[in-house]
Amino acid sequence: MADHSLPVLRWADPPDGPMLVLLDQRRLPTAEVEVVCTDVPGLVAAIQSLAVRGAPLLGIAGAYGIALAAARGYDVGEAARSLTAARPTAVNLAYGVERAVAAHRAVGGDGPAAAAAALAEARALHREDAVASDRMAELGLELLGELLPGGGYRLLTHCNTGALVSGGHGTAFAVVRAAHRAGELRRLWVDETRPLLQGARLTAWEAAREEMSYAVLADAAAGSLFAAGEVDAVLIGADRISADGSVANKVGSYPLAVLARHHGVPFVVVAPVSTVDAEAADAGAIPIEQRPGHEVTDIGPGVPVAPVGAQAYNPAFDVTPAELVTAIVTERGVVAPVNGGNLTAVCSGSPGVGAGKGDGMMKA
Ligand SMILES: CSC[C@H]1O[C@H](OP(=O)(O)O)[C@H](O)[C@@H]1O
Repeated sequence: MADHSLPVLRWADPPDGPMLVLLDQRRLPTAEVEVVCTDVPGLVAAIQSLAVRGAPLLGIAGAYGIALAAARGYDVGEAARSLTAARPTAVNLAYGVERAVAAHRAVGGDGPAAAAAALAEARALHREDAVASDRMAELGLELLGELLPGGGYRLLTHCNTGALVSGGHGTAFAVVRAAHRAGELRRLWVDETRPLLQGARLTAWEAAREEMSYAVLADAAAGSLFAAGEVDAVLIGADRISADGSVANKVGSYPLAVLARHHGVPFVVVAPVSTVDAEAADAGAIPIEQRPGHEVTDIGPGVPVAPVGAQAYNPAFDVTPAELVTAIVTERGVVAPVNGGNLTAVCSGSPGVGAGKGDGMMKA
């Protein structure tokens, strides 16, 4: 079971100046090629085009973007503004940018020491995300054991939440991977995830590399799988979670939550605490990215599937209300907001959190 042949994201510092090198996720699964970013506009373009994507990795890329700006003498404040604005929904992006800016500002000035501090913070965030991914995999696998005591899981995922979105093995897919490596994954159902097909292109690619038993399905086919009793649990990632436990994730997640509730199937969200936005009280406070209509009307450059000039509705994300979420798995614990779980307490690492299921905590 091979890991990726190319790193998802790496910092390079050749004689002609530092750069951020990204595995171009737009080209997968047919080609493994890299995109080199030597300035912030180039990184912003890579983020906006989803050459680099996925909430936790956007945070890591944003932090390295500040390090790149500082190392190349660009205005760090301007870099922070343009990086944060590149994609509005994944709160991790702003989180990563702010971490690197704070490290840079703590040193003061715009010299090499401040640039080095920003780079060190980006590297720390990169490492932390790998650790968080492993912990979420552990907690998520334990949770599946409690929710599905018979083992042999048939899991459904949406979009892509593996190593391509992380400093480690990902979020929800890291739990799937742990189940697979524990011999407990009977089947992985992979929603293709229209319109950009992160499931069919990326999750299937990662599942194949892990030698999982998997099948890709049209998003619209998920309902018949639930009806046939073929889904034991849904596992998804998140791009922003509000304080009340509402979950913004790739468009198509909310219908899965409704199907899961109707069919009595656990709907589990896996996300690091950097995805929780304590300042967003509820779903209404989560900005939803609206993307270009051609992503819906064309299946590729110059390949329309709708009449030329057709209008399109293309929100990149939707929001699942907390009452439809069975549990949120973070690296600091598993929370059930629907049972009164205190999400912000878990994120702040408040003492006593996890004392028991009575406070909505399922495990810590
Ligand atoms: C767990 S982060 C992955 C998360 O990000 C994806 O969005 P995008 O591909 O547009 O970056 C999707 O919402 C995934 O759940």
